[in-house]
Amino acid sequence: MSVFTPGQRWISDGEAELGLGTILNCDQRSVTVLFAASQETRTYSVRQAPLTRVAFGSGDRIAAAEGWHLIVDDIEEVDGLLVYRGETDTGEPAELPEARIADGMQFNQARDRLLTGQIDRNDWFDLRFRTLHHHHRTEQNPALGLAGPKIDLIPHQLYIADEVSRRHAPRVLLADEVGLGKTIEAGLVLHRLLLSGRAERALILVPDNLTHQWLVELLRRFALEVTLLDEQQSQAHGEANPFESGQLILASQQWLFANPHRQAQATACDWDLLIVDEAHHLDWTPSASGPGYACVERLAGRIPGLLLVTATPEQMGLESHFARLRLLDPDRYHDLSRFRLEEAGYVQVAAAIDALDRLPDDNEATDIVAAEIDDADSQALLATLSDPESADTQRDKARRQLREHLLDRHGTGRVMFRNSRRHVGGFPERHLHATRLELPSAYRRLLHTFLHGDDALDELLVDTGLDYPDVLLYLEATYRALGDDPRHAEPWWQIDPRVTWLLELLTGAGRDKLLVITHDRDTAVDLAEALRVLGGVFAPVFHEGMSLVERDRAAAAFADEEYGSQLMVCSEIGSEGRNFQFCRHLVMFDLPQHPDQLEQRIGRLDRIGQHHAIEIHVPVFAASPMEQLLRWYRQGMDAFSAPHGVGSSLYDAFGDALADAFLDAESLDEIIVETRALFETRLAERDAGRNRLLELNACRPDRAEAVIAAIRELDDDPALKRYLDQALDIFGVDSQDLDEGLMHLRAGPHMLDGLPGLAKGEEGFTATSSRQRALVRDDVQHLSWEHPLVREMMGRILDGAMGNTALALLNHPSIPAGRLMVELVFRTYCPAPRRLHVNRFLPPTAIRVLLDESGANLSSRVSFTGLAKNLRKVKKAVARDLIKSRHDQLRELLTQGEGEAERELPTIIEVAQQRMRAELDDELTRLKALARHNPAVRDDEVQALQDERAALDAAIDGTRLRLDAVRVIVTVDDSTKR
Ligand SMILES: Nc1ncnc2c1ncn2[C@@H]1O[C@H](COP(=O)(O)OP(=O)(O)OP(=O)(O)O)[C@@H](O)[C@H]1O
Repeated sequence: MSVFTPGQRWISDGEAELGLGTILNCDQRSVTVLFAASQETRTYSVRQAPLTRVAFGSGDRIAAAEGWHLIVDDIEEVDGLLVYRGETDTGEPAELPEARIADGMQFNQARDRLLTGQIDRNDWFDLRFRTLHHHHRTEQNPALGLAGPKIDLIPHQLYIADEVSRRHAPRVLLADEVGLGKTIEAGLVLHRLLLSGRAERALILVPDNLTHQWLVELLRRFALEVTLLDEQQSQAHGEANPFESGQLILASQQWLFANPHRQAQATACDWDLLIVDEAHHLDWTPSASGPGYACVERLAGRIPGLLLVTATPEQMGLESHFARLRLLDPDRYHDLSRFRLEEAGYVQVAAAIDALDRLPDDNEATDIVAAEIDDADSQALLATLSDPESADTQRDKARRQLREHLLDRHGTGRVMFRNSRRHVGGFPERHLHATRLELPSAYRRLLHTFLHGDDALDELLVDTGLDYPDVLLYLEATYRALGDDPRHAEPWWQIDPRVTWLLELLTGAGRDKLLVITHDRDTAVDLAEALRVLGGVFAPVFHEGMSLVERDRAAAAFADEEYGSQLMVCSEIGSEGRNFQFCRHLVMFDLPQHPDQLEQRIGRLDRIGQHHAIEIHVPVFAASPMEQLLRWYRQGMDAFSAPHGVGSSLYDAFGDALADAFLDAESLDEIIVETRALFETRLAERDAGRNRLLELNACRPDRAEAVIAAIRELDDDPALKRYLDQALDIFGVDSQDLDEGLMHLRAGPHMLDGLPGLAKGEEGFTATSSRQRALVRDDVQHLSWEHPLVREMMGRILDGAMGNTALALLNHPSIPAGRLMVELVFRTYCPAPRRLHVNRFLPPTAIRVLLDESGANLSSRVSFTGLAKNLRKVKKAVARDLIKSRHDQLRELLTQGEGEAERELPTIIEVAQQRMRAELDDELTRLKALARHNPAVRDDEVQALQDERAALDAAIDGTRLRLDAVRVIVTVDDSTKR
């Protein structure tokens, strides 16, 4: 066990890039180290601290914090701290206590290991060099973080993920229509932020019934392991804050929203990103916020990144929608009436975008566009576009750019992304099969009671405990609630013809599966019982009253292709967000009252991955309120044909009147006519204004295609297979090639411990680098440069000392035996906080220097690969003796190599700085131009980008080189013993 004293300098074995650490304090159990260069503090267990004491020897040159250097002559230890004495570069005598050594100083591991005879295998050295090379390449790929997930490359999702994850602390509403992949988009954003170091901790809040689906989706598709937290788990942490138990915490909204103590704990943690699924449930009115809204508001006030996810943002009304936007940006969304006004202005912007296509021939179109722009750059583009003399290519480019300007500067796309089926395309048709059934006498009697006037109705509401108009619509629930009535002795399902109708439908469906949704959870339970008793059919039930495990078991029993049940009965809310696209028949046992809920129901089946037309079966009782509701949906808004996104405003306008009209068929006709009129108006508005802009913003095909092309480049990279073969072999992973490009990986007997997904004695996993093959099988992982196993292996090599020294023999006809060469690999080293993601511009970069013993630089004449294939390994003991005997010569060559490499550093820094400036300056110009027009750009975004640029500039400027690895090569003739 090491003895630590505050003030001593140590480096991390695993994270050398943190720079020199200073011991802050130490007790019997733990030691805390400050890595000032990277602004990180780490606490380790004293017993197993992965730290190495930095102790220099005579002749070493040390950088002092003030910028000067000391050549060490003598070392003294005072109270556990070292004091170095020697001379400065200018020959002045000087003293340097270790506390004053520069934080950015590197401890040259490779050099020290070599000179102390710690020699690694030759193939490890090879792998190290190749790892640096591939890491350098892949870190700069613009698709980093989007290429690994096991998903189909769907343009609108990748556009959103790319656009959102580029932003500083993104705060957006992901509001694609039901089933278009919002969970995937949120997962992609999270994955990229994590991989690039821009986020480390995320809290994901989802409805109770979706926790497992998220858990599985994040693991299977994104290889992200999240901690699912509930009350039981939290209690197991005793006094400790359970939200600190993982980097990625997934929790149920119902649990957290109802529990102030846990909320306080969650709020007390540092998070980078908060994701809230099905965010339309966060309700708010000017007079009161729901508990969910209040909780998310508190968290959102402290967490920099926020993704709100909902398919039906306006389901709880425009006010609630506005309030959710306010969670994203409270400065921007503080005035509802102004917000409404702005929305009206989008019509002109959309018209201007459409007018671009009519230029240059249409003068009126020029005026329409001119009225919307006032920047010099946009005006210049318009001039080019309107000029009949401009070349076609020039005009096309100007049109594209102007379109971007209009969308960016005047549109809605900074905070909200909404794709619809209409423009994504490729979705199945929907067929409605409405069946009219005879009203059973018991239900007819109930309806008669309602007609007896308000008093009878009030009485019924009290007796049943139901709300109005539920009491009219869900007659089986009303019947059940009046169970004390002797006329209701039979269970409702004995008298309700929908049950036998359903059994017949099932028989006619052959082997097809049916998803049945009912409004009421007790109805769902009863119905499953009825199917069993009356038809001998087993149907799992799925509702919000069941535990998570029970729900997942039910869904699995339904999903299983071979042995699964043919139908499942769900309650309304219980099934929200679930994936049932393997099924194409939807039975709406009754209808919900809100059009968004109707869309949510259909969305269970009409999702990405649905390959058939969707058959929607609705049984209604003749002349019942439910039949009127069906008419309103069909005739008022074509609710079953395709989502149109305006249902919510129709409900706001007519919901109350409709409820009143259930008992009055004539007024219903009027309501339907008025609904239809408003529907048409809203559709026209949608197409003209905000929704048109939302649509245009939600996917910019050029950018989506560029991202896809970058992903494909990584997908098709032949180097991955070669690299994997070598790395797996060295790490001791057994790999077996299977058919169709699949491979099975399993821990070999000597595998290095702790590789993800592999443990000795266990099965291992099957994987493929083919995206398509991985997608068709749940049990097959997608192998890519972003796969956790590949990243772990690369990380271990780059962060550790593995393979950073080697010695090999070279038999070359023209070089006499006994000559020495050194192959030095230097690596750029740029201490900077992870959140800056400096690697995008300057990933660790290798500089290779090959020197012969006279000091001649052979690097450009002899390539790494050319040399490597002629080298022979040598026994470790022989290697050690060779090193010992050439100690002084090696020291000199190492120092000379350093000089050679240093000469290349300024160019590397300059190129990186140019790349950084080009990209960030562009982004800054865009953001500033945007901010002038579009209040959706937050001030802190512009400031953050400016700060980021300055910090990156300084960090890149401070880039140093360190010797990463060294291979000594000794020439031999054939007779030399190995
Ligand atoms: N790119 C993709 N590749 C493969 N499968 C996908 C992709 N995008 C979506 N899916 C699948 O389509 C289904 C719908 O996606 P997802 O759950 O993300 O949609 P959603 O918009 O969140 O739905 P909802 O509105 O119901 O919450 C899921 O089963 C998902 O796994």
